[in-house]
Amino acid sequence: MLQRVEMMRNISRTHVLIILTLLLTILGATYIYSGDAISSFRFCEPCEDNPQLPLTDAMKDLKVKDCLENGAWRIGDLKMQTGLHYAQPSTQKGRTDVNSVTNWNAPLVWDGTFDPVVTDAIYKKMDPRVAVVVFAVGKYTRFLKGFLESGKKYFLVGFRVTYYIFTDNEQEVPKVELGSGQKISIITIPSAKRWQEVVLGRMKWATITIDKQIRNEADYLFMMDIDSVFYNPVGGESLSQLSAVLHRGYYKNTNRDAFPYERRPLSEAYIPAGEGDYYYTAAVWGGYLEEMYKLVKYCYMKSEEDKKNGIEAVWQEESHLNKYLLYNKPTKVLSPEYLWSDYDAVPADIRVKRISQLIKDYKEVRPNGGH
Ligand SMILES: CC(=O)N[C@H]1[C@@H](OP(=O)(O)OP(=O)(O)OC[C@H]2O[C@@H](n3ccc(=O)[nH]c3=O)[C@H](O)[C@@H]2O)O[C@H](CO)[C@H](O)[C@@H]1O
Ligand SMILES: [Mn+2]
Repeated sequence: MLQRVEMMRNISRTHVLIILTLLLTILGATYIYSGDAISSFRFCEPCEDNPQLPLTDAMKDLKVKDCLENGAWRIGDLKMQTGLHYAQPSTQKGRTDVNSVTNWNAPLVWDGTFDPVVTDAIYKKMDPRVAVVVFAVGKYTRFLKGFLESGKKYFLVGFRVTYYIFTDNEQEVPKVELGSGQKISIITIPSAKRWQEVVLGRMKWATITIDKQIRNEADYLFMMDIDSVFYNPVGGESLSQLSAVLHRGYYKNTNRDAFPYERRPLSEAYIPAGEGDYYYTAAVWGGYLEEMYKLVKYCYMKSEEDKKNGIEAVWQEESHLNKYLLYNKPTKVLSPEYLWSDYDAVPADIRVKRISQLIKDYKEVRPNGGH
């Protein structure tokens, strides 16, 4: 009897030990797993020139694969190589004629608020695959040549860039020799009778094509108007989780109640008086691929809902974009240097015209004319 009791005691002690070990293992695994998930601010950096992290080729492959499988390219540690020469940054001197930070503490990017030597070095190290989605439907194919040729010269030079050209006329896509790491991918879409259809259709086709193709090929996405040209460098300083550009028409002295937001409550894009930060353009916006996917799909879904209710937002996807960005703040706001217009003279605070809308004859170029 005593022996049995002793045995039972031994068994239960062994059991307790086993259960405890199991529990500890599970706890440990959960901790490591969640630690990994939380540290999603790591990114797929090429580590070959980082002396602290000697990686074999096999390890490098593993790391990149792991990152891609999580769809998790992120702007991570702001690492820079040793030996880079650039002007010493100051805590006292900088732009004083403009505000370079938003009231939610995000950078407001103007020439003179960053050193491109530093920003490019940092962001090139992260080596994102950048997708640029542009539409050239109907007569808008005429803008492709200037856009691509100037992009080659000024847009994210030294980065991996693929231009996704959505068009109804593949024959009209010019053969432009791009730089190393720069590619073109053509996606055929139907023609349209109304320009509004093309403009809003961008949200639908981008959503579908990200799902089908782009998600596997890119980490970062820009949406841009094709009637644009690059005049000066746009580099790593423009990249963030979600970057939006101030519309040149309303950036300086416009009261928020005078922003051309959608003001009819029936529309999903409705923003009431008394609310608003800035008015952003829909002609240049960018961010992490998945962030942009969320936003592009949001604009698509919201415009479909509007359609059901027999309404179209006053500035189409731009209205939905502005609503989203009011409640989901962008992590970088780019000054109108990133989308000026050849229609307008350049004021003193726009020291560099980086991207600009071309002058066009709206009536002539659009399928249903006019504004
Ligand atoms: C500077 C600015 O804020 N731009 C916005 C303004 O553009 P815009 O008045 O500059 O409109 P737009 O004529 O450039 O149309 C926008 C884009 O749609 C494409 N397209 C349009 C028509 C067509 O027949 N074929 C074609 O391919 C093309 O890529 C074009 O660049 O208003 C539009 C909606 O009303 C969009 O919100 C634009 O982003
Ligand atoms: Mn345009």
